[in-house]
Amino acid sequence: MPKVLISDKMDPKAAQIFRERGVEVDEITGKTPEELMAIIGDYDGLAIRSSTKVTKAILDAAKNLKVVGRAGIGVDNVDIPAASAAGVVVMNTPFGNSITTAEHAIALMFALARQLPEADASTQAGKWEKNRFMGVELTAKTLGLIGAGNIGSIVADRAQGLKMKVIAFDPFLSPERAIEIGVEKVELDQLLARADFITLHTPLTDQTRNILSAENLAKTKKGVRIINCARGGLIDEAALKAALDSGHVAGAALDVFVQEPAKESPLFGTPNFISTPHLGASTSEAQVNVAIQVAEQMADFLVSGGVTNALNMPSLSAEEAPRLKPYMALAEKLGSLVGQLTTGAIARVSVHSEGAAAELNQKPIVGAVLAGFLRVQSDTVNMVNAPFLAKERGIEVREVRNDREGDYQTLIRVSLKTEAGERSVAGTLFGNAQPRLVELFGIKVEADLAGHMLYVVNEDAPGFIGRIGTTLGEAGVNIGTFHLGRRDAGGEAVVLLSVDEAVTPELVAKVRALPGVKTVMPLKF
Ligand SMILES: NC(=O)C1=CN([C@@H]2O[C@H](COP(=O)(O)OP(=O)(O)OC[C@H]3O[C@@H](n4cnc5c(N)ncnc54)[C@H](O)[C@@H]3O)[C@@H](O)[C@H]2O)C=CC1
Ligand SMILES: O=C(O)C(=O)COP(=O)(O)O
Repeated sequence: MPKVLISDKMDPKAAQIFRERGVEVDEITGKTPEELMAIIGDYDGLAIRSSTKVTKAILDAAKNLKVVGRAGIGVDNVDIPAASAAGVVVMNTPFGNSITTAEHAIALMFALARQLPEADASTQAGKWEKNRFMGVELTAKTLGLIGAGNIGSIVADRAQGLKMKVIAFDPFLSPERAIEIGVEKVELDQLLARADFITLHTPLTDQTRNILSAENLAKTKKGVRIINCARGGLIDEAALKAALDSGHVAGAALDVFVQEPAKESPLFGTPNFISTPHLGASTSEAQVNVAIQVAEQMADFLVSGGVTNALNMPSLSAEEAPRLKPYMALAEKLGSLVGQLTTGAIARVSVHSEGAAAELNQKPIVGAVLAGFLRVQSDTVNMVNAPFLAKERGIEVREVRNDREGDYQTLIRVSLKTEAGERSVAGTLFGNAQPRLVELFGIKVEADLAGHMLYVVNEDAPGFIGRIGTTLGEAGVNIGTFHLGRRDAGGEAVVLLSVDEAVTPELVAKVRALPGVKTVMPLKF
């Protein structure tokens, strides 16, 4: 039974779903990285929010880990390249908390406009300072969105309801989408110059880090109010403090900080500064949503191989997964076969699907070919890290579909291009389930690729089958199956035979010494 660790506070629905779906679950929150490292080796899955930092060191210790599930959106607390290299799938729940976070941004916008926290504190201190707190209206003001994705577009919708004019800077926002969500797409400098309120809704990337730098803050309209419910690091906090002190920025509300938990900050205590402790996603509705989604996605993956919302692997629905399973087994065997039979640098791997295979999601099939092929070089390769490794090694990957049937109702062909040229192997499924090799470097064969095998290329001549049988028999090696194929009578022939145990190098040498033998290679599937 797969085992999952929930390491951040999560709605109890998550544990309930894991159990219902046949996944064992432990909830252990608040661990230090060292404590987490000591226990993570026992788990197949890790369910987190933003507190747990999934570093390379944690991943190195997580010997059984297959999936990290983020109950939320941002995955900047997960080292995704390290997870990919370790073959661990990383998933998030991209929509479950977006309404809630957008509402928090709107709440902070109102709080800034009317200085609600300071007015509340003053009133409860018995001061009744009615003349001290003069607010501003939101109606007819310009709201500048930096980032107009899921959350940004919900904020835009709510702000339009408040009769604000919404402008957005987002280089990836298409003009059609801008019209659809009713925002005016502008450049950053225009946004800075025009906005009365600015709200940030981008991930933290090299391009967005310090997007509100001292220089950009200086370009904002005097009296601007700024809200950040996205990620700490998007605003230069020292520059923001200076701009608040000088009065250029009339107010700022931060839910997120460069250092979290933010127990101290030069911004604390600054007039017109509001903060919340990363509460953007903290409503009971959003927490139930993300807990259910993350547990369902992780259980699907661990129990049936379905992949949803993964950041480092193509999606594969829980319905598709069983249908694709035999194809992936075939693809992996074909990849492994060409990998074992090819030496030298690989320039290109092409995967051609024909007939029924061409109607399926090709990404997992290509991933399985690459995994089979690269596993020959390293046994830590899997579907997740194979495409990254192939890229790292400069291997071009091609995917070709042909939905017309050829000789077979379904066929996968894997071709490998090296300096020596391009060679291919092809396989089909018998009874929609049994992987079978049907072509090997242009020669028709029919073989099951399983266990220990021996590949022999020889000149087609009488007596060869007897001689190879005797040689193996004398060495005490039992032959399970024997498959033959040849280009033409008297030409080149291949023998693929399965044996009950690994063929030793000495025996390989003996077979190679038989008359007419050109190539001998032991194989393992
Ligand atoms: N405070 C909290 O508790 C929460 C914070 N978040 C954070 O909110 C942020 C936004 O989330 P979503 O809207 O769901 O993400 P999203 O991926 O749907 O949208 C992000 C938008 O930022 C845009 N973008 C990317 N690079 C940009 C750049 N250089 N300049 C301007 N725009 C750029 C993208 O094109 C995209 O439209 C994420 O960082 C997420 O982690 C999300 C949920 C809760
Ligand atoms: O979903 C996100 O990106 C968030 O920032 C929410 O963080 P949390 O799960 O509340 O720690």
